[in-house]
Amino acid sequence: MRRSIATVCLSGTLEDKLAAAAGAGFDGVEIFENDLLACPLTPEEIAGRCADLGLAVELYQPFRDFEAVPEELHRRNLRRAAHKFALARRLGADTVLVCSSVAPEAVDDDALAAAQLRALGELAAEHGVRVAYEALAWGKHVRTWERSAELVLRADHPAVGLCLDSFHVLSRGGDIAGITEFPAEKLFFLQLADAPHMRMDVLQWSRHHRLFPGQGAFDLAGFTSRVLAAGYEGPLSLEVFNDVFRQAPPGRAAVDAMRSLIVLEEACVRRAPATADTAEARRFAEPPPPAPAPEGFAFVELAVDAESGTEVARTLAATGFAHIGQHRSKPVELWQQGDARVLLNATGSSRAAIGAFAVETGDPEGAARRATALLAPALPRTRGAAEADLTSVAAPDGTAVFFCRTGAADGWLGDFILSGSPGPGRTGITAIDHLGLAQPFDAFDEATLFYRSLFGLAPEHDAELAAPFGLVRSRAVTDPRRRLRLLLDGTVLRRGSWAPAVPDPQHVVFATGDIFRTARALRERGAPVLDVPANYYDDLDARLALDPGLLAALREHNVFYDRDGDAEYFHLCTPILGSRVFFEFVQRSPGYHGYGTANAPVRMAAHRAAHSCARG
Ligand SMILES: O=C(O)c1ccc(O)c(O)c1
Ligand SMILES: [Mg+2]
Repeated sequence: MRRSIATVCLSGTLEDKLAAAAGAGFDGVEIFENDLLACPLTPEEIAGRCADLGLAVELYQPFRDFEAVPEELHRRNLRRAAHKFALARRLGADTVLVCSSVAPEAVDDDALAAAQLRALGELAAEHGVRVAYEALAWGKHVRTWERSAELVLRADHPAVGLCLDSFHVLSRGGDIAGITEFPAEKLFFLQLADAPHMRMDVLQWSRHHRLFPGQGAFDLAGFTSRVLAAGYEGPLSLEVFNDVFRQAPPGRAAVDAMRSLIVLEEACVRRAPATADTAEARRFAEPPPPAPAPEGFAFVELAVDAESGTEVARTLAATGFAHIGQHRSKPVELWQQGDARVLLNATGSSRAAIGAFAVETGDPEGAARRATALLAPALPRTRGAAEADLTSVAAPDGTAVFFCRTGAADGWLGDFILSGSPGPGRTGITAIDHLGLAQPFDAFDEATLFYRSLFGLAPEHDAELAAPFGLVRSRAVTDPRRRLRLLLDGTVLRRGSWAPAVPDPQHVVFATGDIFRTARALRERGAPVLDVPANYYDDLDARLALDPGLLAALREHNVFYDRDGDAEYFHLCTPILGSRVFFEFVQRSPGYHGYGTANAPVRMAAHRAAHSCARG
């Protein structure tokens, strides 16, 4: 099916938007009136530009406040429409979107609305265009897709059809089952947008918070599948009003948008009946290779400079890691305890940050092909003659993501000269439990979709915290078997200059089967542990009435505690190492799937206190 994007989704001038849409591989665009008005090119020149870029002009929009008005206003509306229809033709668009009226003059009269839409269809046909009628969720009288559909049927004109917009339909939580029954020849256009669940005025929700499919909470695959089942043949067109995307680099936003469509199409194909050589499946481009089953983390790589490298290495040693390998050609050290592997990479000049991580999977080549199909930017790599050919891609936050099969004969471990063994876990660490990846404000939704789609992860936890320097949102994504857990943090609002630029330091979180054994071992080895304020433990006592012995042990070892039913979570942290990373050690009981998020504000303040005091 054709893939289209509304120019309103992207930042910049119309020329910027068209170039970005074409660059990301879209087949067509919806041209928004405001983008046209502000453009120095004539409509014919815009049509030419689109043709040169390989873009069809799928739709011109919006034409507002037309139907169900007194006769005199109706005549003026038709005159207005004639101008727009002529303009659409000059742009090369054969469809004009008409959204349901919000005008005070509009009356609640279906017969009148249908008659006037029919007259509009007649006029459109004279201009060689069609009218796609869309119910705005906040229209004066027409707010539901069912009512817009009834009016289209009642207008009964070949140039009058329906535009379905997933936001307007799904934001109202109405019934969508009937969509499959709507006559295909009157389904003129399909606009797709996701959104987070929000309790707010629907117009504000729509104009500021729409997201690309897969980034919000709506069931876009369920919705789209129904429209396709009805026989819709037009383009899948993204129409996303979003304050962050409006100021994002358009090329990058367009790629994010295209990734969302590829993933949506994949989900629709998967939902199609098992006889999948159905027309449905064949209407789409080849889907990407399936998401690999992640087995966990092969390694995490910290980028360090000389000074932070020394500090991180000292901390790794104190937390019981062994330095067991040296890269053959680069200043990269391999540290390991249990199945937790940490690389220290001193090729750059970073003051300690997560530069990369590797996902362990049985099919790294398939994972890399999927990443490429999902437009993940491949990272260039220099490698020595005998070194493993590791593919890596750049996540939106700049983190390099590798795909690895550690046990393979030609695997990445062969790049290291091994000089020791990880031995039995000296402080009880068994593996990497999760990574906490702080996201730049502008990259949060893009990053969620990126990580989810590459590895087949789903969000399982979303929280908003009042942190010391402002609101922080935290979203965990994980695979169905919970082998790969990523915790994405970002700020809810763009930060001011008082707050630290990074909302929350990145963290590498190690799993232990016995937090107090680990805590004692860390103490014996002189590992630095973050001090937790006494007030925190007083509050724990008040809230949870913990066993006094347990509470005393938590207090003594600076261990945070969380509980979900009977399932418990214990965690303690190092101070910040270098400028923006820390280690955390966690024990989770089998039924606990959270991240101790309620403790995060206390932890952030404690990090700040320790960091300011250490740096003077
Ligand atoms: O917010 C609006 O006005 C508006 C305009 C056109 C659309 O297609 C839409 O979904 C919303
Ligand atoms: Mg719309």
